[in-house]
Amino acid sequence: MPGITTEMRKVADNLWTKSFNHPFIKKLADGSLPMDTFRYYLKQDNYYLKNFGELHYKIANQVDDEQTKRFLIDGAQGLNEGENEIRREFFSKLEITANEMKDTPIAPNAYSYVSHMYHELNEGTAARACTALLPCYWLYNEIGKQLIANGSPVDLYQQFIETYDSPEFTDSTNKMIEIVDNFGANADVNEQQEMITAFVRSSYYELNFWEMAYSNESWRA
Ligand SMILES: Cc1ncc(CN)c(N)n1
Repeated sequence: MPGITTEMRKVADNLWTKSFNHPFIKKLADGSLPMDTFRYYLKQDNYYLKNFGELHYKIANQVDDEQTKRFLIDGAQGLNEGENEIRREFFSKLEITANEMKDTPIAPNAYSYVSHMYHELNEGTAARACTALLPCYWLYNEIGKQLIANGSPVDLYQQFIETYDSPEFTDSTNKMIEIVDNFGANADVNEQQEMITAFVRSSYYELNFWEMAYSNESWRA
């Protein structure tokens, strides 16, 4: 019997298709994405990834299953050695300094996405919080797999694509899908619905993360 993630993926399909076709992704692939737009994305994503890593530890503290706990802790450490390491390289190449970071306000969508993930943990459950993290793995893995066929003519963008198509990232994605399926199998109908909602909301914020960078979103009206 298919797990709850099959249903989640189906319910969020429209949002995912819009992510696949977002101009940020299309232009990343053909190399025409302005580097300033990518820079903006990286700075906001730094805030996102920092909280995403911390959430792994916080959720790990709330789960009993030893394997899930281990995956979440290893995932946070792997994030630091993998994705974050590549980001440090990007920061250095694009001369994004600590001062520039300090002076960069967190944009509305990045703020809302992170707040949503904390909400799912603090006001919800470990199952809902894990589900809120899942699109971060799964959507990027699907994008990486789609884009790797043709790659990007811009080195930095190509490196970005390769990160999310890597065997390590694919393994982590599959493991996270398994974890959420296990949570779903042990949840009652109400909790299952809350999990699906958490997944759809994260998928919405993922789509709007591209838009946020593409439109240079700010708090100004
Ligand atoms: C917003 C966001 N979502 C997902 C990922 C992939 N870990 C990311 N770096 N940033």
